Amino acid sequence: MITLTVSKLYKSFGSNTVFEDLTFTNETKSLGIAGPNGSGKSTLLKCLGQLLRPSSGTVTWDINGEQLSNNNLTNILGYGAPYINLYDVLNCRENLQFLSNIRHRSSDSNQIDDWINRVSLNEVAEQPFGNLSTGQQQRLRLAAALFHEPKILMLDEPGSNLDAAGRSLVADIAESFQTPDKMLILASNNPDELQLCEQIFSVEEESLV
Ligand SMILES: Nc1ncnc2c1ncn2[C@@H]1O[C@H](COP(=O)(O)OP(=O)(O)OP(=O)(O)O)[C@@H](O)[C@H]1O
Repeated sequence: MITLTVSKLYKSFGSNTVFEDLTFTNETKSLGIAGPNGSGKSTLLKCLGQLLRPSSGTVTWDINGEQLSNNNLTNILGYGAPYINLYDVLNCRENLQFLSNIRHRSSDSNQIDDWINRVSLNEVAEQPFGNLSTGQQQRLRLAAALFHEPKILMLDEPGSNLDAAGRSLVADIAESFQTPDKMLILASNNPDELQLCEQIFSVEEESLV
Protein backbone atom coordinates (compact mmCIF):
# COMPACT_ATOMS: atom_id res chain seq x y z
CA MET A 1 0.00 0.00 0.00
CA ILE A 2 1.23 3.48 -0.88
CA THR A 3 0.53 6.51 1.27
CA LEU A 4 1.08 10.10 0.20
CA THR A 5 1.28 12.68 2.98
CA VAL A 6 1.34 16.37 2.13
CA SER A 7 2.04 18.71 5.01
CA LYS A 8 1.82 22.50 5.05
CA LEU A 9 2.79 22.69 1.39
CA TYR A 10 3.32 26.21 0.12
CA LYS A 11 4.44 27.30 -3.34
CA SER A 12 4.89 30.76 -4.75
CA PHE A 13 6.50 32.16 -7.88
CA GLY A 14 7.75 35.58 -6.73
CA SER A 15 4.73 37.43 -5.39
CA ASN A 16 2.28 34.92 -6.94
CA THR A 17 1.21 32.49 -4.22
CA VAL A 18 -0.15 29.42 -6.02
CA PHE A 19 -1.20 27.56 -2.86
CA GLU A 20 -0.47 27.76 0.83
CA ASP A 21 -0.75 25.37 3.72
CA LEU A 22 -1.94 22.34 1.75
CA THR A 23 -2.28 19.41 4.11
CA PHE A 24 -3.83 16.09 3.18
CA THR A 25 -3.21 12.35 3.08
CA ASN A 26 -4.04 10.01 0.22
CA GLU A 27 -4.22 6.27 0.69
CA THR A 28 -6.57 5.59 -2.21
CA LYS A 29 -5.29 3.99 -5.40
CA SER A 30 -6.12 7.00 -7.53
CA LEU A 31 -6.22 10.69 -6.71
CA GLY A 32 -7.55 13.34 -9.09
CA ILE A 33 -6.30 16.91 -8.83
CA ALA A 34 -9.03 19.29 -9.96
CA GLY A 35 -9.29 23.03 -10.48
CA PRO A 36 -9.75 25.65 -13.17
CA ASN A 37 -6.99 26.93 -15.49
CA GLY A 38 -4.19 28.56 -13.56
CA SER A 39 -5.34 27.27 -10.14
CA GLY A 40 -2.15 25.27 -9.56
CA LYS A 41 -2.87 21.67 -10.61
CA SER A 42 0.37 21.26 -12.58
CA THR A 43 2.37 23.07 -9.91
CA LEU A 44 1.04 20.70 -7.23
CA LEU A 45 1.64 17.63 -9.40
CA LYS A 46 5.23 18.77 -10.06
CA CYS A 47 5.80 19.25 -6.31
CA LEU A 48 4.39 15.76 -5.59
CA GLY A 49 6.62 14.25 -8.29
CA GLN A 50 9.74 16.16 -7.19
CA LEU A 51 9.99 18.04 -10.50
CA LEU A 52 9.59 21.26 -8.56
CA ARG A 53 10.77 22.18 -5.08
CA PRO A 54 8.02 23.59 -2.85
CA SER A 55 8.67 26.98 -1.20
CA SER A 56 8.02 25.22 2.12
CA GLY A 57 6.27 22.16 3.54
CA THR A 58 6.81 18.47 2.88
CA VAL A 59 5.68 15.64 0.61
CA THR A 60 6.27 12.18 2.10
CA TRP A 61 5.82 8.78 0.47
CA ASP A 62 5.31 5.58 2.45
CA ILE A 63 5.29 2.14 0.87
CA ASN A 64 3.86 -0.66 2.99
CA GLY A 65 4.27 1.46 6.10
CA GLU A 66 7.89 2.41 5.50
CA GLN A 67 8.99 5.85 4.42
CA LEU A 68 10.73 5.80 1.06
CA SER A 69 14.47 6.07 1.56
CA ASN A 70 15.49 9.71 1.00
CA ASN A 71 11.97 10.10 -0.38
CA ASN A 72 13.58 9.05 -3.68
CA LEU A 73 10.98 8.41 -6.38
CA THR A 74 13.41 7.97 -9.29
CA ASN A 75 12.83 4.30 -10.05
CA ILE A 76 9.19 4.01 -9.08
CA LEU A 77 7.67 7.12 -10.66
CA GLY A 78 6.23 7.49 -14.15
CA TYR A 79 5.31 11.05 -15.15
CA GLY A 80 3.38 11.89 -18.30
CA ALA A 81 2.66 15.52 -19.19
CA PRO A 82 2.70 17.86 -22.18
CA TYR A 83 5.72 19.66 -20.68
CA ILE A 84 7.80 16.45 -20.43
CA ASN A 85 9.86 16.73 -23.58
CA LEU A 86 11.24 13.85 -25.56
CA TYR A 87 13.98 14.28 -28.15
CA ASP A 88 12.70 15.57 -31.51
CA VAL A 89 15.48 13.92 -33.52
CA LEU A 90 15.19 10.47 -31.91
CA ASN A 91 12.53 8.08 -33.17
CA CYS A 92 9.93 6.51 -30.86
CA ARG A 93 11.96 3.44 -30.00
CA GLU A 94 15.21 5.43 -29.57
CA ASN A 95 13.51 7.86 -27.18
CA LEU A 96 12.34 5.02 -24.94
CA GLN A 97 15.73 3.27 -25.22
CA PHE A 98 17.45 6.52 -24.18
CA LEU A 99 15.21 6.77 -21.09
CA SER A 100 15.94 3.13 -20.30
CA ASN A 101 19.70 3.76 -20.57
CA ILE A 102 19.66 6.71 -18.21
CA ARG A 103 17.70 4.58 -15.73
CA HIS A 104 20.43 1.92 -16.09
CA ARG A 105 17.88 -0.74 -16.99
CA SER A 106 18.84 -3.46 -19.42
CA SER A 107 15.60 -5.42 -19.23
CA ASP A 108 13.33 -2.92 -20.91
CA SER A 109 13.55 -3.83 -24.62
CA ASN A 110 10.48 -6.12 -24.54
CA GLN A 111 8.53 -3.50 -22.61
CA ILE A 112 9.55 -0.86 -25.16
CA ASP A 113 8.09 -2.83 -28.07
CA ASP A 114 5.10 -3.82 -25.99
CA TRP A 115 4.30 -0.22 -25.11
CA ILE A 116 4.86 1.08 -28.65
CA ASN A 117 2.19 -1.44 -29.68
CA ARG A 118 -0.10 -0.61 -26.78
CA VAL A 119 -0.13 3.08 -27.68
CA SER A 120 -0.63 2.10 -31.37
CA LEU A 121 2.57 3.72 -32.62
CA ASN A 122 4.03 0.61 -34.30
CA GLU A 123 3.59 2.09 -37.77
CA VAL A 124 5.52 5.25 -36.85
CA ALA A 125 8.01 3.66 -34.43
CA GLU A 126 10.94 4.61 -36.68
CA GLN A 127 9.76 8.22 -37.17
CA PRO A 128 11.52 11.05 -35.31
CA PHE A 129 9.43 12.31 -32.37
CA GLY A 130 9.47 15.80 -33.91
CA ASN A 131 7.66 14.50 -37.02
CA LEU A 132 4.77 12.93 -35.09
CA SER A 133 1.34 14.54 -34.76
CA THR A 134 0.54 16.11 -31.38
CA GLY A 135 -1.73 13.15 -30.51
CA GLN A 136 0.98 10.66 -31.48
CA GLN A 137 3.48 12.63 -29.37
CA GLN A 138 1.07 12.42 -26.42
CA ARG A 139 0.80 8.65 -26.94
CA LEU A 140 4.59 8.33 -26.82
CA ARG A 141 4.69 10.43 -23.65
CA LEU A 142 2.26 7.93 -22.07
CA ALA A 143 4.47 5.03 -23.18
CA ALA A 144 7.54 6.84 -21.80
CA ALA A 145 5.81 7.23 -18.43
CA LEU A 146 4.79 3.57 -18.28
CA PHE A 147 7.19 1.18 -19.96
CA HIS A 148 9.45 0.85 -16.89
CA GLU A 149 6.41 -0.33 -14.88
CA PRO A 150 6.26 2.42 -12.24
CA LYS A 151 4.42 1.98 -8.95
CA ILE A 152 3.40 5.62 -8.89
CA LEU A 153 2.02 7.22 -12.05
CA MET A 154 1.42 10.96 -12.42
CA LEU A 155 -0.46 12.18 -15.46
CA ASP A 156 -1.14 15.82 -16.30
CA GLU A 157 -4.06 16.35 -18.72
CA PRO A 158 -3.47 12.85 -20.17
CA GLY A 159 -6.29 13.07 -22.72
CA SER A 160 -5.05 16.28 -24.34
CA ASN A 161 -4.90 15.90 -28.14
CA LEU A 162 -6.04 12.28 -27.96
CA ASP A 163 -8.79 10.77 -30.13
CA ALA A 164 -11.52 8.47 -28.74
CA ALA A 165 -9.22 5.42 -28.89
CA GLY A 166 -6.49 7.37 -27.08
CA ARG A 167 -8.90 8.48 -24.35
CA SER A 168 -10.00 4.89 -23.95
CA LEU A 169 -6.33 3.92 -23.60
CA VAL A 170 -6.01 6.47 -20.76
CA ALA A 171 -9.04 4.87 -19.06
CA ASP A 172 -7.43 1.42 -19.42
CA ILE A 173 -4.17 2.74 -17.94
CA ALA A 174 -6.09 4.27 -15.01
CA GLU A 175 -7.88 0.95 -14.47
CA SER A 176 -4.54 -0.90 -14.43
CA PHE A 177 -3.44 1.30 -11.50
CA GLN A 178 -6.41 0.28 -9.34
CA THR A 179 -4.35 -2.17 -7.31
CA PRO A 180 -3.17 -1.74 -3.70
CA ASP A 181 0.54 -1.64 -4.60
CA LYS A 182 0.16 1.27 -7.04
CA MET A 183 -1.04 4.86 -7.05
CA LEU A 184 -2.25 7.06 -9.90
CA ILE A 185 -2.36 10.83 -9.51
CA LEU A 186 -4.09 12.60 -12.37
CA ALA A 187 -4.38 16.38 -12.80
CA SER A 188 -7.12 17.56 -15.09
CA ASN A 189 -10.00 19.92 -15.60
CA ASN A 190 -11.84 17.30 -17.64
CA PRO A 191 -14.64 15.68 -15.55
CA ASP A 192 -14.43 12.46 -17.60
CA GLU A 193 -10.75 12.05 -16.67
CA LEU A 194 -11.33 12.99 -13.03
CA GLN A 195 -14.07 10.35 -12.85
CA LEU A 196 -11.37 7.72 -13.32
CA CYS A 197 -10.12 8.57 -9.79
CA GLU A 198 -11.37 7.37 -6.42
CA GLN A 199 -10.72 10.61 -4.58
CA ILE A 200 -10.45 14.24 -5.74
CA PHE A 201 -8.32 17.05 -4.32
CA SER A 202 -9.42 20.55 -5.34
CA VAL A 203 -6.53 23.02 -5.52
CA GLU A 204 -9.05 25.85 -5.55
CA GLU A 205 -10.68 24.70 -2.32
CA GLU A 206 -7.33 23.46 -1.01
CA SER A 207 -8.99 20.28 0.27
CA LEU A 208 -10.23 16.81 -0.61
CA VAL A 209 -13.74 17.07 -2.02
N1 LIG B 1 7.54 28.35 -13.81
C1 LIG B 1 6.65 29.27 -13.44
N2 LIG B 1 7.05 30.54 -13.20
C2 LIG B 1 6.17 31.48 -12.79
N3 LIG B 1 4.86 31.25 -12.58
C3 LIG B 1 4.41 30.01 -12.81
C4 LIG B 1 5.28 28.96 -13.24
N4 LIG B 1 4.55 27.82 -13.37
C5 LIG B 1 3.28 28.17 -13.05
N5 LIG B 1 3.20 29.46 -12.71
C6 LIG B 1 1.97 30.16 -12.25
O1 LIG B 1 1.36 29.34 -11.25
C7 LIG B 1 -0.04 29.41 -11.36
C8 LIG B 1 -0.59 28.00 -11.47
O2 LIG B 1 -0.17 27.43 -12.72
P1 LIG B 1 -0.42 25.91 -13.08
O3 LIG B 1 0.18 25.66 -14.40
O4 LIG B 1 0.00 25.08 -11.93
O5 LIG B 1 -2.02 25.88 -13.16
P2 LIG B 1 -2.98 24.74 -13.73
O6 LIG B 1 -4.12 24.63 -12.77
O7 LIG B 1 -2.21 23.51 -14.01
O8 LIG B 1 -3.47 25.40 -15.09
P3 LIG B 1 -4.03 24.74 -16.47
O9 LIG B 1 -5.37 24.13 -16.18
O10 LIG B 1 -4.14 25.93 -17.37
O11 LIG B 1 -3.01 23.75 -16.95
C9 LIG B 1 -0.36 30.32 -12.56
O12 LIG B 1 -0.64 31.60 -12.07
C10 LIG B 1 0.94 30.31 -13.34
O13 LIG B 1 1.11 31.52 -14.03
